[in-house]
Amino acid sequence: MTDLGADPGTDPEADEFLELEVGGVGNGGVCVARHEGRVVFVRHALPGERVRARVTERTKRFLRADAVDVLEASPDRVRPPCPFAGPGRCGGCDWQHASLPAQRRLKAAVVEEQLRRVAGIERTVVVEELPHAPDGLGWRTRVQFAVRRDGAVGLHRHRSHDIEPIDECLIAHPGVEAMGIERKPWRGATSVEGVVSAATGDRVVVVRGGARARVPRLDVPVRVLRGRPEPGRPVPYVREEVSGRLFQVSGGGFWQVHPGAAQVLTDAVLEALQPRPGEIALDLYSGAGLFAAALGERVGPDGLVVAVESDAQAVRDAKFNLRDLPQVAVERGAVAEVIAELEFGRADGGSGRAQPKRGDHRGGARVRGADVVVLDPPRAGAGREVVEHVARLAGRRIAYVSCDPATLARDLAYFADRGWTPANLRAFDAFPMTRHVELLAVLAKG
Ligand SMILES: C[S@@+](CC[C@H](N)C(=O)[O-])C[C@H]1O[C@@H](n2cnc3c(N)ncnc32)[C@H](O)[C@@H]1O
Repeated sequence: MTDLGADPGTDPEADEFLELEVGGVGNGGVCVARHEGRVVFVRHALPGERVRARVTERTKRFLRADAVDVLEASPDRVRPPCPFAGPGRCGGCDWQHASLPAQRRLKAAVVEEQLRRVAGIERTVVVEELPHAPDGLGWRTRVQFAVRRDGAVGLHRHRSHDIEPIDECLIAHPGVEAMGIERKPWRGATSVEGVVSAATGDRVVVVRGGARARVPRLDVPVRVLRGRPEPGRPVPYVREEVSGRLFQVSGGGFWQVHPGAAQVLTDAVLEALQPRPGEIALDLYSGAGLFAAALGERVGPDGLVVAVESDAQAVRDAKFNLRDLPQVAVERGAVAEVIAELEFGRADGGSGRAQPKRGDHRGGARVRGADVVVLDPPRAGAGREVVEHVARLAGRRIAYVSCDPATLARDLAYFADRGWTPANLRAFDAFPMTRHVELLAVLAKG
């Protein structure tokens, strides 16, 4: 029997314990078991195990439970490398108790199940390992720590506002750990995010909370951003590098957190879309311009890339990052609104550089649509309205990058309604030790 460690929430007198035969894995990093006809979502267990579990939530339809003792262990079980992982402890990692190959199999099973159940798509999914973190540790280049009232730093417990104080995060990149954030007092702050570029070593710390939050002296020189970037004021940034191109990413702005992810995804998107010189491409949810840059280089000066992004600071970063690519236009706004207004035409009848036209439906510009589209929405996915616009505008290929199997599956069903089906689906282990996975669906007509 394996005791899974002290659980600060456990009261042996008051708590309810169940013995469970653990079934398959479900969305959200939990395994599924049954007890007296009801579904039990079990954390800290693995498929095929028999466990003793503490009930953490009881509703009319289901129970939630944390495995506290393993009575029969899966061969995939390993000792969690992090001392803060375990029932009732830090909620940052879901699967430290599974070997890395087993974690990838579990993620693949979740993606397959979502595709089958939500979109009716039968696929065998293989989750590919990314370079730079062979043991699944030391990869996270952005870590947002929570701060307790007394200034101590930690990470939230699973489904809780409670904070588990930690003095080291094993999945954090060594460049984040070198700042020593967890070992300093942060009175007055609500969260502190350490950001490092694995490529250039640039570092920023983003302090959120009260204006009077004290910023302690860190162990290495770090630029500090308090709160959100303000227009007109310089914002500390890190420089990232992909395919030999530098990208400025301000403060807490979006960038892939795994040091291998941005390059692997860019290569995968280019391979999927095969953009050709002179073509028109759309990059929706474009962030700091990662995919727009690669597409802009491929379509060349006679092509056109329209990048759409809603965050003002990300748009400023993208415009700076893409300043040498006049064939890329960055549009600020919500994707649903901007693409509803966009018309693609050639301002000079096709002989020179293409220009996007926006908001002028009566102007007579020829509507050609886009040859290729990449979309990379946040976890909530693109949704039906955006999918319908994209399905109408796209010509040859669509690349859908997603970090959520459930919303990807939902949107793939919408695309299928419009005649676009997955020609290929790739999955990447961009978040080892956690339940999260990065996905790329390549869609073709028919
Ligand atoms: C997952 S990130 C992708 C960024 C970029 N493709 C990359 O890989 O670095 C999603 C981006 O979508 C932006 N975003 C979120 N909702 C949006 C919306 N409704 N319209 C436009 N952009 C949005 C976010 O600000 C964020 O930059």
